[in-house]
Amino acid sequence: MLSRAAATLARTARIGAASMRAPVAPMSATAAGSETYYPDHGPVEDPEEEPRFLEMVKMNFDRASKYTGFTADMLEVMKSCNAVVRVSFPLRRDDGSIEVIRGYRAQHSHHRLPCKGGIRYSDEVDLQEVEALASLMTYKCAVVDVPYGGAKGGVSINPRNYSDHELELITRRYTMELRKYGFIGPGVDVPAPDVGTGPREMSWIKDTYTMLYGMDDISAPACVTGKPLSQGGIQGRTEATGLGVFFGTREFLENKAEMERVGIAPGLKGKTVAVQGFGNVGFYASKFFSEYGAPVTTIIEYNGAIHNPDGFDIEDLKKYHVKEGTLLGYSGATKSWSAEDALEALGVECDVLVPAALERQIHKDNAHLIKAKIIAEGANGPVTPFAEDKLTEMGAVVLPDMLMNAGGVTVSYFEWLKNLQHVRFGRMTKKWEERFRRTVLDELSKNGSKAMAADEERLFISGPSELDIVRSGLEDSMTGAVAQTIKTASEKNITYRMAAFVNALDKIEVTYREAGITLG
Ligand SMILES: NC(=O)C1=CN([C@@H]2O[C@H](COP(=O)(O)OP(=O)(O)OC[C@H]3O[C@@H](n4cnc5c(N)ncnc54)[C@H](O)[C@@H]3O)[C@@H](O)[C@H]2O)C=CC1
Ligand SMILES: O=C(O)CCC(=O)C(=O)O
Repeated sequence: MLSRAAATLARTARIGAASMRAPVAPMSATAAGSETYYPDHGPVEDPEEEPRFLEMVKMNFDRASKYTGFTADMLEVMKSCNAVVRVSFPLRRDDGSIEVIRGYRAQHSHHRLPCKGGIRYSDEVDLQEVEALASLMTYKCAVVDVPYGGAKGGVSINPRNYSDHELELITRRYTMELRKYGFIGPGVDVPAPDVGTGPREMSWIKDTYTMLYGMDDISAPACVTGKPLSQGGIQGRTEATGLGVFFGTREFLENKAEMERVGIAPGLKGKTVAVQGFGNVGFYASKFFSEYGAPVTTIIEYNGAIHNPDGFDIEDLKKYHVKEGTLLGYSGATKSWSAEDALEALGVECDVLVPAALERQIHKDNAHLIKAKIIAEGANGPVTPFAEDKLTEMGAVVLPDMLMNAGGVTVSYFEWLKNLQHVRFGRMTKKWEERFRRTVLDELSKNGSKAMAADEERLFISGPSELDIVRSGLEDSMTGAVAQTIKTASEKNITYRMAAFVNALDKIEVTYREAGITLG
């Protein structure tokens, strides 16, 4: 029996679903809460088939709910998507032709506001994909104690097929559409980069939004994160997701007891790493692994993969990749796979595999090829539930997306706070801290302590920069969340994905309950 609050929520969802069934004409939009109606796809009918992304997330949610004590009503509230918008608008292309562009945004949960999550430009984007990604954002934010509900948006284009001018037109118009339907604003919904977008697109979004609403709202630049520094961005956001993947994986690997429990030799140093996707997340994860002693021996892109048993010079390889548009032909590689065979490289010999490209890359047909004992999910949803079962059976462990790639949203949160407080972190205290430390050193030397070498003294005295503060906050968030996940996994004897889910649901339930929504 549904309680009154649950019945109201269910009724709202039904009304939403009905309004969404109306055909969507170009230049129109629909906003509603629905969880069974996906205009671009029907439900999965054959249970033997790999689920689509949204079903995949729901399947994991359902599995995890069994380890919570929550009522079916409460679980339903936490699972369902609160609102979605689908927009279409015309683009005049550089050659004068007109093309209709489709965009989406889903706000999975309003239990905390604003909603938060990236914007993806890819021709694979559809409503079920943004809903799946938005729901992962809700759980991810809870895992790292970032006080947001989850959202995600996307525009269904391959950005490689559009000029810079066309991409700017698309981004600005999409921003206006989002604003029209209440899907962007510093206190409502705050986008960020995802696949196919970066600081440049965030800058266009910020400019469009502040041009229209900046006069009335001094905090308008907080409408989006991942901006360039000159546009109100923060030091350390660009590399935050990759660095978070590194911090998270290191934390697992350095945990002796846990590595013994899962049968893996502890320690980061000397572990070999393979990375799929050499974009923002994959590049920075590779950079930090190799800088801290874990050579990256294989890199896989959609159009080819390369290998070197001694590891790559990541910065040098990046320069080559940007210039050539492919990894193939790089002089430092000892082996390569062509575009057609690139996925085979997922089965390469290595200790850690970091899928950092797209969802559903490791699935029921290739999971058996994986040799890595640790799969650290840089991407959202790269391992299907069937593949995870197979990997677990094979003795591998999956470090889940909602934990491992939470570094991006964590630093986005810091950027949003910086924008709201209108001052760079550390600006008010840096000199005070330096004076304090100078006094400590002077007192120590008066009392006969040995003097430090000049560079050690400079390091000791200098107050933290914005980057120092951001990195410290990121590391603390990641290590804290990993510790919580390990604790729940070992107490309940469940996988890390289930443990991260359970921790997220526990925190979200508290927010609902203490807001007065008690169900069942
Ligand atoms: N950018 C961020 O801060 C965050 C990104 N993520 C997730 O990480 C993943 C990657 O995102 P970004 O690095 O930002 O995107 P990106 O667009 O910078 O890079 C993606 C890379 O993957 C490559 N790629 C695409 N399909 C591939 C395939 N089938 N095989 C191999 N490589 C392929 C692309 O060529 C590109 O180099 C996505 O799942 C995204 O949702 C998650 C958290 C935050
Ligand atoms: O930085 C953010 O706000 C969101 C990043 C993102 O889209 C993700 O974590 O998947």
